[in-house]
Amino acid sequence: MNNPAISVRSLWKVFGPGGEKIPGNRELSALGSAELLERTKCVAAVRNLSFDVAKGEVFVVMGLSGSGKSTLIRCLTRLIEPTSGQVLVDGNDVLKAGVAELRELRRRKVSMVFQHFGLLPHRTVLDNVSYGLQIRGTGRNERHAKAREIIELVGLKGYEQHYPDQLSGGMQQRVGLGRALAGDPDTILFDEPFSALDPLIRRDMQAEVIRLHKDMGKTMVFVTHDLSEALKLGDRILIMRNGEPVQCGTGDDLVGSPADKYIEDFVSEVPRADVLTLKWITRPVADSTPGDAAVLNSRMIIRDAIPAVMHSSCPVLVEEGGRITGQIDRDSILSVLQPAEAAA
Ligand SMILES: Nc1ncnc2c1ncn2[C@@H]1O[C@H](COP(=O)(O)OP(=O)(O)OP(=O)(O)O)[C@@H](O)[C@H]1O
Repeated sequence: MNNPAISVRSLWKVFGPGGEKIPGNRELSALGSAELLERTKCVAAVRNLSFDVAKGEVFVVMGLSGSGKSTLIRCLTRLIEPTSGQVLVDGNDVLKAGVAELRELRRRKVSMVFQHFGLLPHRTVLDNVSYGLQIRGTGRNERHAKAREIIELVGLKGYEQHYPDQLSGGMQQRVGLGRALAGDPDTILFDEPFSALDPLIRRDMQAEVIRLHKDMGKTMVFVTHDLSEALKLGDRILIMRNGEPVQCGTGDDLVGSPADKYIEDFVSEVPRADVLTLKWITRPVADSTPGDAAVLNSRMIIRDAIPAVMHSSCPVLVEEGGRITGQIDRDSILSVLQPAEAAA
């Protein structure tokens, strides 16, 4: 990947006494979590992880509780000190950064939205959103003007003088989002930001993130344990288990071609027609298919192709980059619908 926003190489975080000896020790680093804990009293929360995040990408880190997601995202700005490996942000080596550089990184380049909002309880919405600008030394008028702009952007106009405890959970997280945006960082890290919110508010907030991403194009790294959230938001998704990467790819890749049984179980409940693209159900063109049959793009989501295919009296052709790659028909669509849907 050319000029990634974030580049992680062979990253380890081992909690516990003498943890720094584990990444370089062949025998110990190969042990499973339980045995490692028993023999060394250490927990390897992140094990030998490497990935790149492209500029402007929404990169989701997913896994069950305890798989190392929060530790990983905190290692990116050294809120947790990594044990070994490399983290580059915009080409700069975060693990080699001094105190001042690290402060600059957190204030200007990468900001974070936390699960429990992390707001200052005795400050108003306006002051919470402008806090980052204040510690950067921005003058009062300028920071309040900027904060008002951001407050409007995150849908909180009219609440500038409210205190956090006067707001609902969803509104508090909008303040958290506003605070992260106020400093105009290149990258925003989200650590399970919506898991404390009830489902409807959560859906609103997901839509909000998608909208902001579309408008502002920021790079985002988003931690969640919710697959539907991951599929909704992520350009790519990294699935972790016991600190290790299991599979990294688009939602389409994970659902269409799960790397192992673990991922297969994870994605088994996903409505496949809503995630998979036509490429997964494309078959060779039959001799009997007319050359002037309708044509759809191979990257179209299967559900979106249903009307065209169901209304066509013959199979529909599929193209990629202007070249016909195959065909689909009613049977291929029915094969990915849930049994209940297919029967309807
Ligand atoms: N400060 C710590 N000291 C010792 N072990 C820790 C520490 N922080 C995390 N761990 C352990 O590291 C592992 C990964 O934890 P982490 O919180 O990163 O997982 P997670 O995937 O974010 O889980 P959750 O979704 O529950 O937040 C767990 O086994 C956890 O117990």
